[in-house]
Amino acid sequence: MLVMAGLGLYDERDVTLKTLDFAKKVDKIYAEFYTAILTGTSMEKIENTLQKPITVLDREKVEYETNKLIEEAVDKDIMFLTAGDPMVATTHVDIAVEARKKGIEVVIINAPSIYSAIGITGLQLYKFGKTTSVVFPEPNYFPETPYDVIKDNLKLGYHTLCLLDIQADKERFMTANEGLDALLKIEEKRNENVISGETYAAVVARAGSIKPGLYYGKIKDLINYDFGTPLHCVIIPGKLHFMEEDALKYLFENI
Ligand SMILES: C[S@@+](CC[C@H](N)C(=O)[O-])C[C@H]1O[C@@H](n2cnc3c(N)ncnc32)[C@H](O)[C@@H]1O
Repeated sequence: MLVMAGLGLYDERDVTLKTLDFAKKVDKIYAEFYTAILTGTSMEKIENTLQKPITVLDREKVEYETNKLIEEAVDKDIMFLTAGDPMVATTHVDIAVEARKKGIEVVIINAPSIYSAIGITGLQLYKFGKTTSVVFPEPNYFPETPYDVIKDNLKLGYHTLCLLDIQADKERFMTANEGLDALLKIEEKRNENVISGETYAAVVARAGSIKPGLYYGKIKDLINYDFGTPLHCVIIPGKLHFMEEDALKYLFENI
């Protein structure tokens, strides 16, 4: 059996009772923390909560040695953990599909995800368009996709959730400041007036914690603001309903 479970967003208290239940029964627990991490806890605390040691796998192991994990699940009960929800913005669906193709029982345990956590902003989830990912600009690699996604969403009045790059091997987590800076750099290059320093944006920091950071303001004011420790994500709002305007005014720190 293969149990794919999420650890939630912030600390070990996000772990569901279902995950605890299965953790007790399985033979081995693996986890990956390259798609997201829980910044409010430690491996030790997670292992103490699950009462089992956890083997952490890097991206190469998960992506290129998926078969090993699946083979192990043929005659053992294996748990595979991720931060957030195991099937949201992780590309792990292939693991579930390959395991099912081999006739292995697959149990998926959902968990708090950044996709649902952004509900705390008061922005209506059904008014979000396509999500995008902003990556660390490299000299030879600086994708402009986030710009096009924001542009298309804005045309339809939709909000855009911008997830920010994680380079787990370097313990590098893109801050909202770096994400906003990357978006402005693309605007400079494209010059299509999609966003500017005058554009309003919302920043969500440490979602899932009891006191997450919620900040709203013009990009030119947000860009140098200290949002505290990661993880962060950015939302470029589309057309706002008056209830959403109120939420941005009263639930957020207005910068
Ligand atoms: C690829 S997504 C992984 C989603 C995860 N599987 C889930 O369901 O939440 C990772 C990105 O989501 C955002 N994110 C994840 N957890 C967050 C948190 N607790 N607070 C703010 N942003 C978060 C960050 O931008 C991060 O780089």
